[in-house]
Amino acid sequence: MAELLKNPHTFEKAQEELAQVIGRGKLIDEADVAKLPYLRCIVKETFRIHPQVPFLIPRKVEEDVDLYGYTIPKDSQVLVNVWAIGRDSSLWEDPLDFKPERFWESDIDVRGTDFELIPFGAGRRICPGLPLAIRMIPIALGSLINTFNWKLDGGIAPKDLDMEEKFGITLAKAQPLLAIPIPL
Ligand code: HEM
Repeated sequence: MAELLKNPHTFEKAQEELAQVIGRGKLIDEADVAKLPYLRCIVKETFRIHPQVPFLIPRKVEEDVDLYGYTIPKDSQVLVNVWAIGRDSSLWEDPLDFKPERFWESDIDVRGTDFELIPFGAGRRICPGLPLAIRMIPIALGSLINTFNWKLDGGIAPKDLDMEEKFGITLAKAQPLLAIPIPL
């Protein structure tokens, strides 16, 4: 929601898609999500730029491991910095821009096979909540977009919205988003 309120053209594009596909003012159900590609691109773009578990879950190495010419010694703690991967300019064009369109023509997915985008981790300890999360997030977000207009509290201009992040096991906005719903 913060990125959408900071980038009103993206919000409007999402509203337009929803109006065309399911009709303004309606809540979304699971079957609608497949018909809402732009909404799905917004969710992916959010996973890229604000991964909710920015270093995955810390892992400990049980024995020396050779990985691409590097040795990771036994007992090291390993953090995978997916936050930095999502902002790596050798992988993403204009990595700091919120541009859902980058996923239009792309097969990159969040299910743990495309290592440039692994917000749920990958492999045998991949997040078991992934199937639930990727169903629920577009439903919740799309319903908020389709049933209200939104404005920032305190008359803040979209470009001035503070997007600073607070790091922990999960990633949060440093300043909570204050947004006012306006009935359609
Ligand atoms: C946006 C939503 C979510 C994100 C981005 C997310 C992300 C993650 C990540 C990155 C990991 C660590 C994977 C690794 O280290 O390789 C993880 C683990 C886990 N997640 Fe999620 N998660 C989400 C939602 C959920 C939900 C909805 C549930 C439960 C209903 C859940 C349950 C778990 C559990 C139990 C683990 C530990 C798995 C293990 O270590 O075997 N997550 N999640």
